[in-house]
Amino acid sequence: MTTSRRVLVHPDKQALAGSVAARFITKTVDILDDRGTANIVLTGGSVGIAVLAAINESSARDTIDWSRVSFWWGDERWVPRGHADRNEQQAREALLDHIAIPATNVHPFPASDEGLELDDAATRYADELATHAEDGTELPHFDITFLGVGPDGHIASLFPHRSGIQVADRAVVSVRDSPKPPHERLSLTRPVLNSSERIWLVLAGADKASALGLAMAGASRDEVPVAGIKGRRRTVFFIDKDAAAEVPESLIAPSY
Ligand SMILES: O=C1O[C@H](COP(=O)(O)O)[C@@H](O)[C@H](O)[C@H]1O
Repeated sequence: MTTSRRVLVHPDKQALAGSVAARFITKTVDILDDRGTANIVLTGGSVGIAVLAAINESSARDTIDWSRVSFWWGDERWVPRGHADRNEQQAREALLDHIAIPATNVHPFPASDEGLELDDAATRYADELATHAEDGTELPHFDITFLGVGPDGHIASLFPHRSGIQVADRAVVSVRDSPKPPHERLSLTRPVLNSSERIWLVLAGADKASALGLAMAGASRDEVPVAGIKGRRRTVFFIDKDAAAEVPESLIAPSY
């Protein structure tokens, strides 16, 4: 088993979304052949949602047997169900509302209008993860985890110099001090994200170049949370040329 980190550079955000969508479809078909089911962790953010829209637009979309795929989220904004800021809502509009997936396969975080306190919502999502755990573990077997990366290097809702990025004793954290609005959020913790077989980071734009360059240069996860991310089998950074500006040439895979 390899735990390699790869950086794949694409001409622009649109090319990046199309390429990741095509790769997702073929990889998920392979995972379903091998394992029978697939657990996918979704991200919010501009590129993460563009990838879902590109999957939806692909003529190969329904080569995936969606009834055997389950979706989870890496993080969520603490706003009411159906709110335009919810990562769940954006993912539904981009892809989930258009495919033949049973409602029971979709596992959104609780929403702020469900009568729960933020901490209780974190506990409830951790319980849901545990309910779908593989034998002998406390988590589902995550096959692919998508992560966007903020300009400050945050992943999911784990932000620089905040306590969430250090949490390792729980599956889910409640966040009350997000520097990016909304300030209240829920997030999987770093060890849970890193339990995924594959982590696919998707990011584009010049505003991401500095954080990515720092992460590649060995910055700490406290400074740049994305530096602390590593899938069990593979970690791939799908980026565009602008985001690649500060990544050393030697780390870029010669595929484009
Ligand atoms: O707030 C969030 O932001 C990040 C990155 O978003 P982007 O628009 O800068 O790409 C995203 O990964 C995270 O899931 C989301 O909640």
